[in-house]
Amino acid sequence: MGELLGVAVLGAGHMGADHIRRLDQVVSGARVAAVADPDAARAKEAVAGVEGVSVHTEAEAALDAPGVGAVLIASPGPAHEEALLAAFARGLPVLCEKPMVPDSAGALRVLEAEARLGRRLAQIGFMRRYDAEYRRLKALLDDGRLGRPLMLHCTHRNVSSPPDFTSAMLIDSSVSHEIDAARWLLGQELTAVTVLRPHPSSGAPAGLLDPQFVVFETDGGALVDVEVFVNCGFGYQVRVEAVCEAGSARVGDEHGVRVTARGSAGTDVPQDYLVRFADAYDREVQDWVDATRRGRVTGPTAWDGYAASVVAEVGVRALEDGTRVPVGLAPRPALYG
Ligand SMILES: NC(=O)c1ccc[n+]([C@@H]2O[C@H](COP(=O)([O-])OP(=O)(O)OC[C@H]3O[C@@H](n4cnc5c(N)ncnc54)[C@H](O)[C@@H]3O)[C@@H](O)[C@H]2O)c1
Ligand SMILES: O[C@H]1[C@H](O)[C@@H](O)[C@H](O)[C@@H](O)[C@H]1O
Repeated sequence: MGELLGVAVLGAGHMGADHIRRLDQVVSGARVAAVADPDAARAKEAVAGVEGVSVHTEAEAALDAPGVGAVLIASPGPAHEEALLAAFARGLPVLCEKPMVPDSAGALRVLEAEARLGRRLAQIGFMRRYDAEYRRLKALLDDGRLGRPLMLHCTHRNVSSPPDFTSAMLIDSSVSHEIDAARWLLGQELTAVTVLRPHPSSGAPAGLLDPQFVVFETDGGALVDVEVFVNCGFGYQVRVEAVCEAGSARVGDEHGVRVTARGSAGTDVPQDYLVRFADAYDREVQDWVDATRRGRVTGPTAWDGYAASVVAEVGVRALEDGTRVPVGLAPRPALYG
């Protein structure tokens, strides 16, 4: 099918470099046409060995580079709004890493800008929707075999957090995945957030409120709880159990081969998201490339990105105030009906 899709990758850090490798070596139908990162050395390192790619320090220069037909945004969250609006202004389809825009006012501006265009250009990088286990769980919940979902119990553990990680980021960076996964799995909006916290772990950096226990209410009467613990020290563990009226289903317990030897049994525990969700990222980017080449936009929408930003912002307020805080969403534009 036709010419390769030329992708401009904005941000060449952990995710950007991994997506560049994926576009270059794993995914079919696309090539990396341009990369932008204010850290030029990092950008050059990320594209070492990739043919025909131009390197820029300004995002807009990469968008305007020859051969660019789509954009993958992997810069830090606060840079996403400007990048999304610049892509919309050029009519370029975008895959934007989560969070779409960290603050809800900025997320609303992006939502309204796309709604004004009257057609979707953005897919938001909530990759759990592309994880094989999550997809099986979603199919089970949708076919009704387990009955009405009552609760989701979620666990989200990271081995350690990056040096600049704040207590708010446990919610707006980490729990943003559970916010999206819960909305998607249940097909419901989240309506209120309460955050409880035990004594911080002595393994967490001083001052970081880690772990936290977050409870969401939904407009369908379900409850969602999330244990988020980003300096657990022992592994990258992401689990969810759905408890329904006629049964329960749980994913994420084990990932990999189970070995029994010398009187014990077990599996390796992944140490980070790039390992645990490798297949999900591959499927996400391949689906995005395939859809884009057909002139279509699929996957999580700007509405999903907006809703996640609002709920996360409310969650941060609930953490700070120690109270239950209700969620208020703007009316959903018809484009996302
Ligand atoms: N889906 C996931 O599981 C997942 C995992 C990790 C990170 N992320 C998301 O990916 C994004 C990047 O995270 P990361 O861990 O790669 O961060 P990082 O800090 O490793 O890399 C970010 C890079 O962007 C560059 N940058 C800064 N401003 C820029 C701009 N205006 N234009 C272009 N580049 C710019 C920085 O110099 C840096 O090289 C974030 O939105 C993050 O939340 C998603
Ligand atoms: O940005 C990262 C990323 O989204 C990971 O998937 C998540 O596990 C981390 O907690 C978060 O900080």
